[in-house]
Amino acid sequence: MRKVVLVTGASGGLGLVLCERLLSLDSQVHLCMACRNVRKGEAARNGLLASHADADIALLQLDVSSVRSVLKAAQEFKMRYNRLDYLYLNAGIMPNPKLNFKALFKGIFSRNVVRMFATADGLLTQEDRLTSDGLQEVFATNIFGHFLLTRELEPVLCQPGLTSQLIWTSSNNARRSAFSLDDIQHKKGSEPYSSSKYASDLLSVALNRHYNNKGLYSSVICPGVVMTNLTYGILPSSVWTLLMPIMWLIRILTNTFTLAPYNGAEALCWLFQQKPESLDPVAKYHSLTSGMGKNYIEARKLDVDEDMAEALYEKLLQLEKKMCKKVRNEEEDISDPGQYLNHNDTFKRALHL
Ligand SMILES: NC(=O)C1=CN([C@@H]2O[C@H](COP(=O)(O)OP(=O)(O)OC[C@H]3O[C@@H](n4cnc5c(N)ncnc54)[C@H](OP(=O)(O)O)[C@@H]3O)[C@@H](O)[C@H]2O)C=CC1
Ligand SMILES: CC(C)CCC[C@@H](C)[C@H]1CC[C@H]2C3=C(CC[C@]12C)[C@@]1(C)CCC(=O)C[C@@H]1CC3
Repeated sequence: MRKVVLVTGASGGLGLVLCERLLSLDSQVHLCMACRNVRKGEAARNGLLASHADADIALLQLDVSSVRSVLKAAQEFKMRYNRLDYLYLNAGIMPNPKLNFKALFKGIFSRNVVRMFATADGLLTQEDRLTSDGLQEVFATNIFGHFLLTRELEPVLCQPGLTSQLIWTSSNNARRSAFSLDDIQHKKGSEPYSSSKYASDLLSVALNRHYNNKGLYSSVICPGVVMTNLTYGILPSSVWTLLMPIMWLIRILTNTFTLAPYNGAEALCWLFQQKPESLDPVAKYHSLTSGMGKNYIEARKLDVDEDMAEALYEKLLQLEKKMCKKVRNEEEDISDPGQYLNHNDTFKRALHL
């Protein structure tokens, strides 16, 4: 049976390279590229068709940070396909990153240097903002939109007698201390990215608990440090040009500097080839590249506890209920112009017109 694969954030970076690698692994796959920018998506699709002329590649317009867009895209997907075998939850943002140079220089001369280069602990802060739905944008994009998408696609993901996989692109930058159950959107802190990536680790564990019995299995991966638009946004491009030789040298020190998106996508591709039942529900699968440029995978235990995962899951369910109700109410208001006439009548009566 030909596999159906949906990839979010497929227009560039890791998502696009993943699509390319999936087509090389399985030319029969039905690939659906979910992109927020249709023009960028079309260009990406055309690029893939240039090297895979017979491939079945579809586009789906999706802005994961928008509740309305997620609901619409999920609806459209369910009309086009009756099954989904792999859902790659890959789109992600790290807006307005600020690098703490003092901590970087201190870290370089400390015993923690390798860990610092792998995780960026204490090195990065971001400036978040609100989406039009009133959610924190990093949380809405990296977590909530993907959670909602998964829930809306449940009928095609959970088909009797079949298994399917959810694959989250998490990060080494996921940090427990950056996340709080009392502030799941990270409204109060300055590390929304770390918080959202830790939340994806927690959520994957909870989803396994709730969905394994329906044939749906969730995993998280870390691509390592990869040079994409997300990382290029951290420093000016001229600085990156100067730093690149040092980045290649650091690869000798730490296997997490995968650098090329092709290498970073290794764990994403590896999971595509695994039996979901054989995967560890509490492991993070890391893409690693040796100093000699060899790619490999390592599974490391997640730093999560089940109760916290469950508590986050419950909070997300509540938020889902609230946001879907809000959006559906807004839609009813728009599709029922009569009520504005009624409001107008009431207004006229009040003025005795
Ligand atoms: N690069 C790295 O070193 C690491 C990356 N990651 C994670 O990998 C994932 C992919 O990032 P990467 O390829 O590096 O970064 P890029 O910025 O290159 O790609 C991000 C992708 O996500 C899409 N995207 C962003 N916001 C939205 C949205 N609201 N709705 C739909 N799509 C959206 C972008 O679309 P558009 O083209 O329209 O901007 C783009 O296709 C992210 O989750 C990131 O956190 C994890 C660890 C390390
Ligand atoms: C060459 C060096 C002297 C200076 C480079 C330092 C930093 C720019 C990088 C050190 C650790 C990196 C890192 C990331 C980005 C680049 C660094 C901060 C990520 C935050 C990118 C996105 C992630 O999800 C995790 C990465 C962790 C490590």
